[in-house]
This record gives sequence, structure tokens and C-alpha cells, in this order.
Amino acid sequence: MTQPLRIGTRGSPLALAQAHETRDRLIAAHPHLAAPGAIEIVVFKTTGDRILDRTLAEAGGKGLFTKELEDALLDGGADLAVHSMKDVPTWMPEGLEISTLLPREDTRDAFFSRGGHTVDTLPAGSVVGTAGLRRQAQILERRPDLKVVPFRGNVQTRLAKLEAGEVDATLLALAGLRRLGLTDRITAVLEHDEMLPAVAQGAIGIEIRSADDATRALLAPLNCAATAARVTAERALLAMLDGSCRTPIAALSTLDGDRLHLKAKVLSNDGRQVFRAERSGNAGDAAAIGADAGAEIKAVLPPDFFKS
Ligand SMILES: NCc1[nH]cc(CCC(=O)O)c1CC(=O)O
Repeated sequence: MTQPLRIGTRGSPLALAQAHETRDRLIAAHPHLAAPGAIEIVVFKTTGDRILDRTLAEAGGKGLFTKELEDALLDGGADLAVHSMKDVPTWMPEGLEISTLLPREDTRDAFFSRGGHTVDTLPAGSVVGTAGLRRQAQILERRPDLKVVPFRGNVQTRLAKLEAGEVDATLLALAGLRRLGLTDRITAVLEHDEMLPAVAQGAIGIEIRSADDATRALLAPLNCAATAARVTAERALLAMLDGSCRTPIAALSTLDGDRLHLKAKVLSNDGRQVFRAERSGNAGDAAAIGADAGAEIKAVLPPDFFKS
């Protein structure tokens, strides 16, 4: 009896859906993994899952959703860890790497409101609940008269709070809603020109021990090269900007054949200051394209912008 391949995941419904997608794709690529006990899904609680009363920016620190999974990889409690790439810190711990990116889901954000209002028709002073500074800043950029309040919890919890009247509107990544089959309650899908996504939004990344060639080989057929190029460009931008989760940064790259196009935006928390860059180039130069766009924005940011 060989050891089972252990997939480490968080326990949220979305994380579990992503872990199951990974398992299903592994079995499709390697039918022998369908045997009972060949793959085990192991659930870990991360710091981000415990902190529900503060926004993540307040909680501070990187890797709130990844640290415990990475510890499990390093101590052998898991062989691969499935992450929303959006939650993966810019710099990887020594000895670990993202070896695989699954095909990316829709990158847009979904808007939910009571009464069917869109971002433009919400009455002045309406309360928008959102956990992230990126969404806060872009909502305020468009509607400085709205009130943004911190809002945490998993997708189901947030929708329940909206229904209960705790807030008038909220936003969630369409990717997660699709993966959970929860798209029916969406009021409007926001296009990229009104809400640019987070770096790597909608992408699932699989992390392994760098020395684990066996797991790397099993995962190789699951990798989506187009998603990998796009995520590489967006994460290179983040690395150049030294992005912490305290700064609203939005970015999206698209591919047209081998041509990669990157749009990036850095905002002040109140949405009053907006800095943008755009770059195009060969997909093979994804990292340089991202770094270059990041450098352009960095050069025009006021001193201490990231500390404010
Ligand atoms: N930190 C929360 C988080 N991480 C990834 C997703 C959604 C799925 C994705 O972007 O891949 C979400 C929820 C949300 O932003 O609505």
C-alpha cells in the first residue's frame, strides 16, 4: 500500500470546492488515483479563518490564509496545498513553490444589493460592506458619497448579513460564486473598467515542496500555461510595488494569442488618488512586463504613499 497523496486545504466551502476540483483534475489525468484512499483531502484552519471580527488589513501580516498550509507542506502533513492565488503572499517561503496554476475562472467582481440597486443608483449614504481595501477604494473612487464598512466572513455569511440588512450592498469575486454555484443572487457583474480585480483573482494555485519531484510530475498535466503567464505578470507587478494588503492595488492581464496586456491601478484608501499603468508584450516576458508596469507606478507615487 503506497502513501496517499495528501491535499491540504482550508475548510471554507470555497476552499473545499477548489480542493475537490484539484482532486478531480488529478484523477482525470491519472486514473489510478481514483482508487479508494489514493488521494486524501486534509483540512487545516488558518489564522485568516479564525479572525472574523477585524479586516485582514487590521489583522496585518501576510499569509493569513496560507501559513498553516505551508507548515503542513514543510512537515509532511500535506503533499500539495490548494490556494486562491489572490491570498498567496508575494514571496514564497524557502523550500516551497507554486508549481501549478489551474485554468482561471472569471476575473470580475459581482455586486449584490438589496432592492436591485447598481453602484450608480444606490442612494447617497448607502452602506457598502467589503473586507478589502481594493474594493473600498474603487467604490469610493466612483461614489465618494457612499459609506464603506468592514465586512468579513465566508460567502454564505456575507450574503446572509446583506439579507439581514446589516449593509445595503456588498461585493464578492465572481470566481468564488461560480465555484460554489451561488451566482443566482448577483445583482450585477462589474466590468473591469469599473472594478479592476485583485492580482491573480480567480486563479487557483497549487503549492508543493520544491524538492518533491514526484508530486510536481503528477501535477504537470494540470498546469494552464495561459493562467500561469497572466498570474506571473500580475504578481511581478505586486512584487515591484512591494504590495502589502494595506494598499489598494488592482491589476488584470489578458492574453491575445502570445500577446499579454496588463492593466494596473494603485489607489489611496479613499479612492481620491489613482495611479495607473498599462503594458503589452510577449507572454514569455510576463515577469518583466509586470515589473515594468509596477516601476512606472512606483516612480510617481508620493513619498510614503504605502505607509499612509
Ligand atoms: N480572501 C477571500 C477570497 N479569496 C479568493 C476569493 C474568491 C475567489 C478568487 O478570487 O479566486 C475570495 C472571496 C472574495 O473575494 O469574494
